[in-house]
Amino acid sequence: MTAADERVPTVIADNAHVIYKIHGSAGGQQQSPLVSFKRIVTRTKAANVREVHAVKGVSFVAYKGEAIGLIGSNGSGKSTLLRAVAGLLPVARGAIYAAGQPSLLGVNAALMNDLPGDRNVELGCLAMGMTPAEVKAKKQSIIDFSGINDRGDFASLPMRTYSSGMGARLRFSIAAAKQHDVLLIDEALATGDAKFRKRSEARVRELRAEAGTVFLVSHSEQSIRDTCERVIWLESGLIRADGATEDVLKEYESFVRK
Ligand SMILES: Nc1ncnc2c1ncn2[C@@H]1O[C@H](COP(=O)(O)OP(=O)(O)OP(=O)(O)O)[C@@H](O)[C@H]1O
Repeated sequence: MTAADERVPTVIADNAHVIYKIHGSAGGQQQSPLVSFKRIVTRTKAANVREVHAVKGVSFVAYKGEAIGLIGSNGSGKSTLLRAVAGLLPVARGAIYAAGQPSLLGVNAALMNDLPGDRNVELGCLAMGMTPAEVKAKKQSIIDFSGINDRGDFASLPMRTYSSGMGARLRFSIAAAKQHDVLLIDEALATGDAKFRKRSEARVRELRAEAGTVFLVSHSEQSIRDTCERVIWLESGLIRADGATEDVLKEYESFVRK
């Protein structure tokens, strides 16, 4: 048996399309209930629904142990694709299959602003399925990893008193405390300072070594180079290239320079 035969797929996207429906985008008046009812019964499309076709038929297979960078221009569909892999957005056509429950770690991940950092660590860990005993054992190392206490006892202060970088670091630290089958990271690494970035990149490498699959959306070519050996380049909702990091980055750079 060759090494290629042993590769275990963790995410399969098969011609996946994601379409956002924006209701009330015409800015017109509210429709009367009778008109809406007639529309539902006759199955006609509402006049004021607009669609944004953000991902237009994307196919790839991701394997255990891979770290895959997602790059592309603003609005090319990177975050949308991650959200679809996480199961947070439905695919309109095609399919996405994922092993286990992929966890999306974004700078917008929901933590409670009015609760202190340490309470958020507890709640975040419980939400990821840890037992109270595991949470207790891991809490301090998560706070230490995030570095939020480097300049005083911030862990006991509400998260609204944190800078955006501190919040992002805590979110990353909570999510990275667990071994994920598929970890999806949306720009989170770019928000921390250089020291934290190094630490989080090292953790991404560990997560890979523990045989998970990591997807990283980033505009920082350095982060992508340091963490990923494979890159998928999206442009206008389509895959322009999928391959070894250096090859795809080279192609992307010459596209950006044009
Ligand atoms: N909630 C939404 N409702 C409607 N359209 C959306 C929504 N979120 C994103 N879009 C649209 O989907 C397309 C892809 O957006 P997406 O955020 O996935 O791009 P991105 O590649 O992550 O961009 P960036 O690099 O700027 O973060 C864009 O045209 C955007 O306007």
